[in-house]
Amino acid sequence: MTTSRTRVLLHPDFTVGTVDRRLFGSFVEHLGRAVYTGIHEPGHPTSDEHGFRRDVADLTRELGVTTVRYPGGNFVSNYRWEDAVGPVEQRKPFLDLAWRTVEPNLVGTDEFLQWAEREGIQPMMAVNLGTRGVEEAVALLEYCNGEAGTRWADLRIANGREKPYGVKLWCLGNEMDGPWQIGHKDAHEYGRLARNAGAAMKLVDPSIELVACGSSSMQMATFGEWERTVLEYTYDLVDHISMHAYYEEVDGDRASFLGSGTAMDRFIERVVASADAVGAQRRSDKRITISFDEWNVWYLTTRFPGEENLPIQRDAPRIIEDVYSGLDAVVVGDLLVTLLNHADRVPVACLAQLVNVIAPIMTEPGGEAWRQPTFHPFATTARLAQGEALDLRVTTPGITTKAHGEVPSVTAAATLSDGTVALFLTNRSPEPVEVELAHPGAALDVTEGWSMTADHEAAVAGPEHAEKVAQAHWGSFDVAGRVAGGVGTTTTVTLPPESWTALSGTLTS
Ligand SMILES: O=[N+]([O-])c1ccc(O[C@@H]2O[C@@H](CO)[C@H](O)[C@H]2O)cc1
Repeated sequence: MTTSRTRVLLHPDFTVGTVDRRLFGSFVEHLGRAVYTGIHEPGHPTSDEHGFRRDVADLTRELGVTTVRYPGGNFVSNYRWEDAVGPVEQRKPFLDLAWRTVEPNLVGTDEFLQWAEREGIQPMMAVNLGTRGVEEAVALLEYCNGEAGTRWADLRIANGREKPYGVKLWCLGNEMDGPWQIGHKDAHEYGRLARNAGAAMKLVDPSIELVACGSSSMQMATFGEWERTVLEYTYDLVDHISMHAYYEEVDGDRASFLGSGTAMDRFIERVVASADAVGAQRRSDKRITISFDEWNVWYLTTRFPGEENLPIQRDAPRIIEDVYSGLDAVVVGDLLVTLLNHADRVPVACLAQLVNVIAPIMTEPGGEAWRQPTFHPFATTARLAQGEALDLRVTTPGITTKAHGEVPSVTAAATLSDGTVALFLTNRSPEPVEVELAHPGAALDVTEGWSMTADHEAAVAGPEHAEKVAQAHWGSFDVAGRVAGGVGTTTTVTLPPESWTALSGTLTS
C-alpha cells in the first residue's frame, strides 16, 4: 500500500503474545576479554571475593539482562568442561582452536554459574557437539543438575557446591552448519547427534529445555534445508531452534543498514515457516519456538580478519572489540522492535555479547567500565517492555534499499501490562516523521520518553567517546514538545530523523 503518512493503530485487545523475560538475554563466551578482564578480574579495585568485577556486574544489572548463554559460541565446540572444575591451581591451560587463544581455565562452570546466581541471571549452557558427544553432554548436565549419589553430581559436591544448579536451558552445540566450526557437521550428522545427545540429556533431567542449532546466518548456502533436516531428527525432542544474525553498515550504505530490522523480520518468518512445515508434515500440534541466541551489530566483514587469520595469543587478547556509534545503537533498538513483534515465536534472545566482545559494556583492565551507545536502547527496552506484546497495524511509506528491497520507513512495537503501555518506534528515514498514533476508545497519557539519534562521525574507542555519543544522541524524549493530544483517540508523535524512541504511559479505556 502506498501512503505518504505514518499511522500506527494500537488496540489492547489485539496481542501477539506474552513477552518472555528471556528475550533480554546476553552471551558470555571464552573469547578475547569477555571473561578475563571482562566479568572476571581478581585484583581489580571493584572485584568481589570471587574475583568478579562489581562494576561490570552493576552495569549488567542496569542493562536488564535476564539470561546469559555460556561458554560459547565457537569456543564450546572444542571445550573440555571437566578441565575447568575443581581446585583452580590444578587446572591446566589449553589451546582453544576456535579463537586460537590459550585458555587458562581459571573460570569454569562453577565460577560462571555461581556468578549468574549471585547476579540473579538465569544461565543458558551449551554442550560441545563439535569434538565431543553424548557422554560428555550427559556428564555436564549431571554435574550441573544432578542430586548427590552419582559420579558427576558427587564431583560437583566435592568441588564445594552441594545444591544442584538447576540449569533449565541447554544448547545442543553451536553453529554446527558453519565450516569454521571445530567438528563442523552436515545436517544429517548433526541432526542425529543432537537427537541422541538431547534424548540422553532428557533422561538425566526431563525438565530441561533444549535448543537445536539452526543456521549461522540467513546467508548460509544450507539455510532452510538445514533447519528442515535438523528438525526432522529432533522435532519431538527440542523446544527451540537457534537463530544467529549480525548486521553491519557496508560501503556506507546507511539505508540498508538502517533496514536491518526488516532483514531480521524476514529471517524469523522463514525459520518459523521451515519449522512449521516439518510440524505440518508430522501432523504435530507442537510448535517449535526460536532461541535467537546471537544477534547484534558486528562489523564482521569489514573489521574482523577471520578466525583463521588470528595469531595464537594468550592473556585475554583484544579480539573483536567493536566500537559502536549512535547509528549502531538506533539499529540495535530497531532489532529489538522486530524481536518484540515476534514475541509469540521468539521467547529467548541473546545480545551477543555482554562485555568487551561486540558488547554493550566495555572495560579497561584495572580501570573503568562503561556503556557503549548500544547499551541504552537495550536497557530501556528491557525495562519498559512488559506484559503482552501488542499486534500493531502500521502504515508508512517504504524506503528502497540495496540490500533488502523495500523496507518500512517507520517500525513500531508496543507492550501492555496492567494499563501501562510502552511503545517503541524507529524512524529509518533522514527526515523527521510525524506519527499518527490511533488508540480508539482509549486515552493515552505519555509520561516518559527516551530517544537515540544516529550520528555521522566515525566511532572512536574509549569511555570519552561513548560519553560524547550519549550526550549528543541519547536522552529523554521531549514528551511535552513532541507528543500532542493523548486524551482523545489519536496522539501525534514527531520522531527525529534516523532515530529510535521509547515512550511509556498509561492507556485507559
Ligand atoms: O557469518 N560468519 O562468517 C560468521 C562467522 C563466525 C560466527 O561466529 C559466531 O559469532 C561468534 C561471536 O559471537 C560466536 O562465537 C559464534 O557462534 C558467526 C558468523
